[in-house]
Amino acid sequence: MDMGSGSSPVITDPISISPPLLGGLTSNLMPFSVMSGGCSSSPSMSASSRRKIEEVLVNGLLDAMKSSSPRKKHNLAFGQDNSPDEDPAYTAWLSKCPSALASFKQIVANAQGRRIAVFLDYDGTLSPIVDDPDKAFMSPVMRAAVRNVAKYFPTAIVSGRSRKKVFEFVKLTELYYAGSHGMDIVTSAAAHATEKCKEANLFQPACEFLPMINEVCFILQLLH
Ligand SMILES: O=P(O)(O)OC[C@H]1O[C@H](O[C@H]2O[C@H](CO)[C@@H](O)[C@H](O)[C@H]2O)[C@H](O)[C@@H](O)[C@@H]1O
Repeated sequence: MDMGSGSSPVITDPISISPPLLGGLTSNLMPFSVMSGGCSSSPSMSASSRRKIEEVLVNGLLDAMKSSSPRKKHNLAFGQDNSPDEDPAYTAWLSKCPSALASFKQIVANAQGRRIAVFLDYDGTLSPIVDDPDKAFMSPVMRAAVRNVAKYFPTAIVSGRSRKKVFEFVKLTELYYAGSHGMDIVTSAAAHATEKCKEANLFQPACEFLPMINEVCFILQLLH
């Protein structure tokens, strides 16, 4: 989920973030050994407890990311041949997830007689990767290409960013937008409709988890 430049989770919700929620988080989410280190009560946790929590969070997240990500190669996005020194894990991954550009003819052949929907990523796909996330602008040429695609196929952008932020970059009302890694979805007709209509076309499959997400957000802010 995009915690973005703001301080709260991107799915807006009237639930406020307040210290009393902290108790719920520590009892439900933290491993016992961490809790017993002094995180159970309040923002005034000891420095060592804070360090321990940071360690658990950072190490756990890094390990999870490493184990689920193949090593990136420069040619991945461009469909070029792999160099002979590819490692086996990367080669195996590539055989399951070939470049769409390299397989375009096959995609067209497989699409015959089927209904097609197009799902696009934003960062690094429709926009270049840049140092400042607020400056990952989409080029007019790319916008025109996406607009053209959307004339023929239902087209969605799925992003880790907030839905609002992606729409600010893309500005195409005919698309579907799935922000916060799919936790906040709006259908194309709703993107520029009235507030009432917007609500009817919103799909927020994770909204029941908002209280917990708010608690996690609160804890992370304390750790900063
Ligand atoms: O799901 P995506 O649309 O691919 O979004 C993933 C993340 O994109 C953004 O970060 C990435 O792009 C930035 C701008 O080019 C770059 O500075 C950063 O290093 C990249 O990780 C965005 O800021 C994140 O919130 C998204 O989760």
